[in-house]
Amino acid sequence: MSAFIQVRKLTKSFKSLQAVKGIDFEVPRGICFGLLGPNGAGKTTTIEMMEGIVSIDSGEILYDGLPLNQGMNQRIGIQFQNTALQDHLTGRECLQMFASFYQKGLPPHELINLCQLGDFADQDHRKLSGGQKQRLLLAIALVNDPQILFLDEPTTGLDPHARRNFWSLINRIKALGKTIVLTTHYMDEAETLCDDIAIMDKGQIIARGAPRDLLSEHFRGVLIRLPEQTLPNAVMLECQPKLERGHWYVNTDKVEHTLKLLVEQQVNLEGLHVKSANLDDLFLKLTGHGLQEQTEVVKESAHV
Ligand SMILES: Nc1ncnc2c1ncn2[C@@H]1O[C@H](COP(=O)(O)OP(=O)(O)OP(=O)(O)O)[C@@H](O)[C@H]1O
Repeated sequence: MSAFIQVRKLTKSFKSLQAVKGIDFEVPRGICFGLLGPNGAGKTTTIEMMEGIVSIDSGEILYDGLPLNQGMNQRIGIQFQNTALQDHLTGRECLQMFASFYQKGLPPHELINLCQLGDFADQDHRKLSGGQKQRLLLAIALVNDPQILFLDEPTTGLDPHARRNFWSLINRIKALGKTIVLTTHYMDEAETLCDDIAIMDKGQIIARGAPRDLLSEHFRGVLIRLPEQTLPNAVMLECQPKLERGHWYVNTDKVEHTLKLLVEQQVNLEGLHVKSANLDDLFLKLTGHGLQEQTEVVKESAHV
């Protein structure tokens, strides 16, 4: 597959803060590409540079080998984290209004069907639930029938049912052959939707590849998690456990053998948990801190 979007040595600073520190990646045509990372990692700044909304300090972004231009702008659709819609308009009227900004696109009734807005398209948009509003914003992002769809944290704040519903819509849109660039700090979302991901932390890309490949590159077998305790030397030597956030983690592809050793060495197994590694575990392994953990810290400090 040819690279549709190429990002080269991209940087952006806000005064003394370097938000994006010279990142490189490519997005093949027709895939769902995920930019992942905790709050403040630089995802939105990166995606907004790709959209042409935020200026680039240095580096370049190419679409089909060319810089973003007016023609390409018509081929891009954007779902922002927040979009202010005009009061009193129904969903259908919002779609008609946004469609009038473009020379061509999808008719509102098709978008209503595609994004499953039928039951509430004629209601005032202010009365919509969180999940319904996100579906309307998705439909608005699709009014010009774009080749590339940018989704910036589209499911933040939605309940699990609404998130799953939204994921199935994204898969429908992907099946239409569109290239999707998505930012999220939900690792399960990335594992479900993305063919390819870049994990960002502090303005840099710390891992890049298909989610399954990244997991098999960094983990073998399963992860055994145990509450923090003093472990016998035999366990320390053979299992090489890692202590993170009050738990020991043992990565093993010989689970029966490892469990037998823990029993023989009289390790306290209360609270033991065996699971497959996921992208949260990968982030923890690469950075030493959890994704949600950092998100919570930022949220808490924002409330102080
Ligand atoms: N317009 C701006 N002016 C000053 N600082 C900014 C601006 N936009 C972003 N930043 C800072 O740049 C850093 C990266 O922010 P960015 O929004 O790109 O991160 P993010 O990964 O998208 O986070 P979130 O998940 O919270 O949206 C943060 O420290 C943020 O405070």
